[in-house]
Amino acid sequence: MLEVHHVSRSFAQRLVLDDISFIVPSGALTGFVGANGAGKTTTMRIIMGLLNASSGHVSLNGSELSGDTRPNFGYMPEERGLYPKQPVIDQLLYLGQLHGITRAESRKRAMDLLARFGLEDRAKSKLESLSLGNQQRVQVAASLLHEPDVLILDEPFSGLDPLAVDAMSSILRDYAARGVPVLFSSHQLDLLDVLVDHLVIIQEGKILANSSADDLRASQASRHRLSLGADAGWLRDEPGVSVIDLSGSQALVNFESEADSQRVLAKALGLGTVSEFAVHRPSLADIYREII
Ligand SMILES: Nc1ncnc2c1ncn2[C@@H]1O[C@H](COP(=O)(O)OP(=O)(O)OP(=O)(O)O)[C@@H](O)[C@H]1O
Repeated sequence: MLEVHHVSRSFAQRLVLDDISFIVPSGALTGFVGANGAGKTTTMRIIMGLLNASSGHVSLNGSELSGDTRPNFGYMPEERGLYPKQPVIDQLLYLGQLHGITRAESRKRAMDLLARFGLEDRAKSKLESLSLGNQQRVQVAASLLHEPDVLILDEPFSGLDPLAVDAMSSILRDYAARGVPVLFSSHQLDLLDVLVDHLVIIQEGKILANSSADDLRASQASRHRLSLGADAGWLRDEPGVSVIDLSGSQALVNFESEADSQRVLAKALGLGTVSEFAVHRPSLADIYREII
C-alpha cells in the first residue's frame, strides 16, 4: 500500500497542499479527482520524488520513501515526455534500455503493449504522425514497459476515444489485479463508477474523501426516489424526511429510518398514485458533486 502522510506544500508562500493524507491500496484502482488547480499533479510529483514536500512524507508498504529514488515506480506525467520526431518503437526500446531491460525483451514488451492498444502497425511511425489519442496510448505504454510495482498516472484517459478508454481500463485493472497500487487522476467522472475501487477527492489542497467506493456508496444508501401522481411538495413538511431534490411530482429524499420510509409510502398511496418508490444508489459522480 502506498500512503501519503500529512503532506503540505507551498509555492511562494501560497499553500497548495494543506496537510493531506490518503492511501492507495495494493490491488485496487484508486481514482484521484478534484477541480483544476486542486493539487493533483503536485501530489503526484511529490509521490514520485520529483518535487519535495514542505512537510510530511510518502511511504510504500510501511517504509518511508526518501529523496528522489523510487523502487520501480511507473509514472505518466501531465506533460507528456516522449520525442515527437522519433519512431514509436525506438523510444520504447530506449526507455527499456534505461530500465536495464534487454533489447529483445523490451521489443517483446513494447510490441505486446502496442498490440493491446491496437497500435502494432504504427510501431515504426514517428510519434508526431499519430493522432493525439494514439500518442497518449504510446505514453501509457511507455510508463508500463518496465512492469512497475506502483503506477501513478496523471490524466491517462484524457483525449481517448471510447475504445481506447476500454483498452486503458482493462490494462489498469490487470495491473491492480497483480497487487499493484494504481493511482490515476481524471476529470471524467463517468469513469469512476465503472473503474475505481477507492476514491480520493481533493479540493483546494485538502482531502475531502479517502474511502473505498463501496463505503462511499453505502454512506448514501438511505436515499429514495419517488414519483407520485401529483405534486410532491408535501414531503418537505414530513418529519424524518430530508428532501434533496424536488421537481413537481418527482422527489429525491433521505429517510431517517425505515419506519419513516414506510409511513411516507403509506401516506403517498393514500393521497393518490405512486408510480415509483425505489432506493436510489447514487453514482460516484453524484457523490463527488455533493461532496464538492
Ligand atoms: N511550480 C509551481 N509554481 C507555482 N505554483 C504552482 C506550481 N505548480 C503548481 N502550482 C500551483 O499549485 C496549485 C495546484 O496545481 P496542480 O497542477 O497540482 O493542480 P491539479 O489538480 O493537477 O490541476 P489540473 O486538474 O488543472 O491539472 C495550482 O494553483 C497551481 O497554480
